[in-house]
Amino acid sequence: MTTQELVAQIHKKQSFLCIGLDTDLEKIPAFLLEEEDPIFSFNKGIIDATHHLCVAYKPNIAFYEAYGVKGWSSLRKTIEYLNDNYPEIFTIADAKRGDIGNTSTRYAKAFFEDLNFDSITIAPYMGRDSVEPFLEFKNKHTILLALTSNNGAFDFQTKITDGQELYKEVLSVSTTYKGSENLMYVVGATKAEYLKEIRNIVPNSFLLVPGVGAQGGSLEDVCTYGITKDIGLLINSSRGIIYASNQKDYAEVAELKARELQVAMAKEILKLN
Ligand SMILES: O=c1ccn([C@@H]2O[C@H](COP(=O)(O)O)[C@@H](O)[C@H]2O)c(=O)[nH]1
Repeated sequence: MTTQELVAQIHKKQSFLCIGLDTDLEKIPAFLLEEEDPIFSFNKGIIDATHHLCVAYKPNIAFYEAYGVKGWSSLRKTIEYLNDNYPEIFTIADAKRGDIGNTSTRYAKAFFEDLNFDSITIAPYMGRDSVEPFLEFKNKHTILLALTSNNGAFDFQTKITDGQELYKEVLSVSTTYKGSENLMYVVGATKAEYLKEIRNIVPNSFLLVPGVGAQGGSLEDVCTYGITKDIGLLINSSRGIIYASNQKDYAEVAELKARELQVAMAKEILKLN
C-alpha cells in the first residue's frame, strides 16, 4: 500500500486507529477454545466487528510464535483474511527484526513477500546495512523503533550520543538511508512530550504510536504535538480493545471501544480544518 492510499483511508474513515492483534489463548473467551483455530476465530471476530473504525491492524508476532507451527498458521490465516477481505487496511507485522544485510533480506522476504504484510517494525541498533534491505521493497514500509513506550526506553534511547539523544540520532541518521521514503517510526504514546522535537527532525513521517489505553498514554497529548496536515499518525491500542470483554459479546464490546477512539480521532482531524 502506498502512503497516499493510507492517508486517503484515514480521511475516508476519519480514523487513524491501529488495532493490535496480541492474541493470547489465556485471555480470549473460553467458548472459542473449542474452535479448530481459536486464535484465528478470535481475530476474525475482532476484524469483522472493527474494520470500519480503523485503518490498520498490528499482529504482534510474539503472540503467534509462542504457539509454534500452530501460531504461524493462525498468523498466516489472519493476514490472508485481511488481504482478501479488507485490502484497504494497512497491515503491520510487529516483529522488531533487523540483522546483518543478507539476514535482513530474508526477514523482509518472509514478511513482505511470503506473508504479504504492508509493513514491519525493525530495531535500528545494528544500523544502516541492517535496515536498508527492508527499504528496497516497493510500497512496503519499515517502521523503526525510535522512542519506545516502555520505561526501559530511558536506559539507552534518551542518552546523549554524538551531542544529542540516541533516539534523535536514530531519526536523523535514518533519513539518509537509501529508500528512506519508506520509513516510519515507533514513538510511544507515553512519551508524547517528546513529539514536538521529534517533528522537528521528521516533520512528515508517519509515526506508529503504541501505549494508549493499557499503558496510560493519552491520544489528545499525542495529537497536540504529533499530528500533521496528512495526519502522520497511526495510534495503536491492543488490550484496551480486544480484551474489553472475555465473554460471547467480545467483538461487540471491541467495536464500542474502537468507536470511542475513532470518535476522538475524528475530533482531532476536525481541528486541522
Ligand atoms: O514502544 C513500543 C513498541 C511496541 N509496542 C507494542 O504495541 C502493543 C501495545 O499493546 P497495548 O495492549 O495497547 O499496550 C504491544 O504489542 C507492544 O508489544 C509497545 O507497546 N511499545
